[in-house]
Order: sequence, then structure tokens, then C-alpha cells
Amino acid sequence: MEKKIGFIGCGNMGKAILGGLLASGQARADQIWVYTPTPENVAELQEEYGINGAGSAQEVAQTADIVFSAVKPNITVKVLSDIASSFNKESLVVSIAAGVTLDQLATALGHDRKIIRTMPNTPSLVQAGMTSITPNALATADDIDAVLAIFRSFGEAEVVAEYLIHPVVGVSGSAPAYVFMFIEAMADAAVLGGMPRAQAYKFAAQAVMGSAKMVLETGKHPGELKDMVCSPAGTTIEAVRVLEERGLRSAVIEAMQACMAKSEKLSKG
Ligand SMILES: NC(=O)C1=CN([C@@H]2O[C@H](COP(=O)(O)OP(=O)(O)OC[C@H]3O[C@@H](n4cnc5c(N)ncnc54)[C@H](OP(=O)(O)O)[C@@H]3O)[C@@H](O)[C@H]2O)C=CC1
Ligand SMILES: O=C(O)[C@@H]1CCC=N1
Repeated sequence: MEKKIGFIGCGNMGKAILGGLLASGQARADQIWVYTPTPENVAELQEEYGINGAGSAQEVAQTADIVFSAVKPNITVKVLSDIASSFNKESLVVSIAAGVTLDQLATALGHDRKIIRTMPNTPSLVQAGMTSITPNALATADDIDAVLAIFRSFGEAEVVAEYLIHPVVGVSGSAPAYVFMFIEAMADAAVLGGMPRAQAYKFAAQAVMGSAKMVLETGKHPGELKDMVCSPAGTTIEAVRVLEERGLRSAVIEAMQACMAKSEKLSKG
């Protein structure tokens, strides 16, 4: 793509997007402008990626055709409303902030602004992200395709209606945290069984990654895949019995209900 791309804020998630853009060859470093308030961080990003450092958020807004807002949710509206008048007429703003709605973004940026709200997750850092894309009515098919291509350069991305954003946060944005807890717990048990810790993390993580891959690649129902592991009177069915007894499914569902409720609360300000 020949567009100029800007980043306002470039921490964990901003770097995942920036890294994906460059690694996929969709943009060259000289097409990218980045601003963060700490000059040393801008210098580090310039050094690491060869991108253009910007001296202010205004400079990014004035320069770029697609501007990623990658600051924390609590300052997103303030940061964007302060520079709303600096954007070019046709510029597209892409927000990754959790809980900040298209309506709140339009109030900050102006109701004539093309905006896409997204929800990525941290596996983006290792090219295995999952991102939802929610455009406002003004974003064009080309804008949507460009943003899908950017997020697909480091994982999967799909267009999702805004009313589904809370399940997206539950099942994808926040989900890596619960999966890490599951991996940690499995590794603890392996250590209890005598395995060295580093080896236990490797076995646990590979089991989770391989199982996820089977769901995605075989198209089989997760229950059928589970049944394939459970030999009659074998070891696995013993573990399944205890997980059912201890309420694994209901713990996960209730945890995600709390997550979705919080996401909804944040959206209401
Ligand atoms: N972490 C996650 O799992 C997910 C996060 N998100 C969303 O991503 C967004 C960013 O999160 P994350 O990358 O984790 O956060 P980080 O704290 O890693 O990065 C925040 C960035 O914002 C910059 N910044 C701070 N204040 C300003 C300001 N006033 N103007 C411009 N830039 C500023 C920081 O710069 P400096 O370091 O120089 O202060 C830093 O580069 C959030 O809105 C979050 O909701 C979405 C999905 C998943
Ligand atoms: O915990 C949070 O609020 C953000 C949203 C998705 C992941 N982290």
C-alpha cells in the first residue's frame, strides 16, 4: 500500500501492529510516523524499525492517511479530541482501545470522520493475533480491506458488528490471560509429578497450541476431539471426570460473563 500510516501511542499493541505491517511488506518504514510522549521511546522505535519519529500527535494527524490510536482507553477520547482538527479530510482513524465506542470516538473526532474500532489481542506480538474490525458508516470498502489486511499480517481478523464487541473482548481480547493461567496450572501439576519447570511450560504450551490447531484445522467439534483422547477406562477420562466435578465449564463461563459485563460497563463511561 502507498498510504502514509501513523501511530499515536506505540506500546505493546502498537508495536505488534507496526511489526506486522513491516514484516509483511505492506508498508515500508519510510511510510510510517510514530508519536509517543517519551522522546527516548520514539528514538528507540526509530532505531529498531527505521520509522519516522514525530514530535507531536498533531504531526501524525497532519501527515498520515491511516492513523492508529494505540493509547490506553482512559485517555483515548482526550488525546483524539485535542487533535481532531489536525486530521486531513479523508484520513481514517483506527482505534484499538477497549471499551471506547464508535459513538464516543465520533464525538471526539467529529461526525464526518472515517473511523474503525478494533479489538486485537496480545498473541499479535507473535503473529498469532485475533482482531475484530468494526467500521463506522463512513469507512469505505477499501478502508475496511486495508485495515483487515494490516491485522491479517500478524494473525486473523474479521469484521464484527459493534453489539458483539463484549463477547469479542471475552473470547479473544482478554482470553490470553485465562489460557496463560491454564498453562501455568498444568505446568504446576507436571512439576508436582516431578518434571522440571521449564520443560513443564514447554509441554503444557505445546499441548494448548496443538489442541487449538486441531480445532481450527480439522473442523471437528471440540467434544469429538476430546472423545478421541479419552481411551475407555484410560487416564484422560479420569481427568475429565474431575474437571467436570470441579466445574471447569461453569468457571470459564462465569469468568467470561464478568469480563463481558465489565466491558459493557466501560463502554457506558
Ligand atoms: N494489552 C492488551 O491485551 C490489549 C490492549 N488493547 C488496547 O490497546 C491500547 C494500548 O494498550 P497497550 O499497548 O497494552 O498499552 P501500552 O501502555 O503498552 O502503550 C501505551 C502507549 O501510549 C503512549 N502514550 C501515553 N500517553 C500518551 C499521550 N498522551 N499521547 C500519545 N501517546 C501516549 C505510551 O507512550 P510512552 O511509553 O512514551 O508513555 C505508549 O506508547 C489500549 O487502549 C488497550 O485497551 C486492546 C486489546 C488487547
Ligand atoms: O484488560 C483489558 O481491559 C484489555 C482489554 C482486552 C485486553 N486487555
